[in-house]
Amino acid sequence: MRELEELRREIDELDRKLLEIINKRAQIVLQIRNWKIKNNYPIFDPSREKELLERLVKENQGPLDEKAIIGIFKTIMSYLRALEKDIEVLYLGPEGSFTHQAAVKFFGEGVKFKPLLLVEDIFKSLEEGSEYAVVPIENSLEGTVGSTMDLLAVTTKKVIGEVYLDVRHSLISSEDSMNKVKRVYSHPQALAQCKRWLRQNLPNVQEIPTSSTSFAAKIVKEEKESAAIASNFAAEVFGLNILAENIQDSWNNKTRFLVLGKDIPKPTGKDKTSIIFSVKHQAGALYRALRPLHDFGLNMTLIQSRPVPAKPFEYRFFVDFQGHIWDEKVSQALERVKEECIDFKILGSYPEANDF
Ligand SMILES: C=C(O[C@@H]1C=C(C(=O)O)C=C[C@H]1O)C(=O)O
Repeated sequence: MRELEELRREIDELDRKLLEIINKRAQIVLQIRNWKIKNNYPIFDPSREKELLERLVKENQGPLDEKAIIGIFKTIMSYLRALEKDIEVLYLGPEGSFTHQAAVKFFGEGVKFKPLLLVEDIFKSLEEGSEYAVVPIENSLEGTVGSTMDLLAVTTKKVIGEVYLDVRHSLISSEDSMNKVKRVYSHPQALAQCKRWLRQNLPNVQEIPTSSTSFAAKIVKEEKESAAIASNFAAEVFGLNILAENIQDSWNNKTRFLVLGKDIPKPTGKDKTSIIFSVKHQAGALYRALRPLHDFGLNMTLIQSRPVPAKPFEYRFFVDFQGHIWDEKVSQALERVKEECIDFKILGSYPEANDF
């Protein structure tokens, strides 16, 4: 007992020091804010935050692991950043959605989150002055999110970051047993991602599509004999029972989200650039537009075509590649790409997520 008391006294002393150090850090953050305002520099600097986390992970001696270091320092930065400025982040809701989780993963918990129910509303709000948003862009099993791509084509905002999230689905319900479940609600992609499990475990249920997994959770909160396919995070948010976990057919189920904002973050040395363009309906036109990426040794990570609205069977292309538009190689390559395109737009350059 004496020993416990002594150890706790040591912890109390260390906490006092930690508190002092965190507040000292906060004072420096406030000085940086003043400098930024004077020099018209963006308050939120994702490149700097990524570099800082990478350095701390490298310097860490344990016993805390990488995940813990990132979680702790992200939370510190997130709350201290809030001293600089109230940051509001829009996300595809409702509360408890995978996009909500992705937004928390990117910005930390110290910002104000605001759910909107349609990707269209998010882009509209960004044009009307909202500063930041998180939207889904592609899923490793289901492919790209068309509505996000179409709106990226016309937005004036920039892609400032990306987030990957492992998608783990659960069957959640206000019932306490799977035997009572007659209807399963979820987003069509989530229903598709759990097809095999549903066939084996609930072959006779009615599957009802919803606009999001968390909206499904909200429905089953009020409805008997039903369940939702959503995350454990959603179960927690809505106070539901988890009837089965990890019911997704594949463990390689990841969703990629894009973070939108106003200012292109500076290069970190490991960045990605997203562009969108259309080419003439001519033999080899797409090949000629992409060739400069090859010529300058730029590694393409995504290519996707989307129909051009109001122009049936004409397409534009979304391309992501590694590199930053401020890199000499990238700017030269893009000059050449542009020459081959009818329309060309840089969507953004941003730190590549290596799971931060
Ligand atoms: C303090 C700064 O502002 C923000 C907060 C950071 C931090 O807490 O370390 C880092 C980057 C910015 O998003 C800064 O730019 O250095």
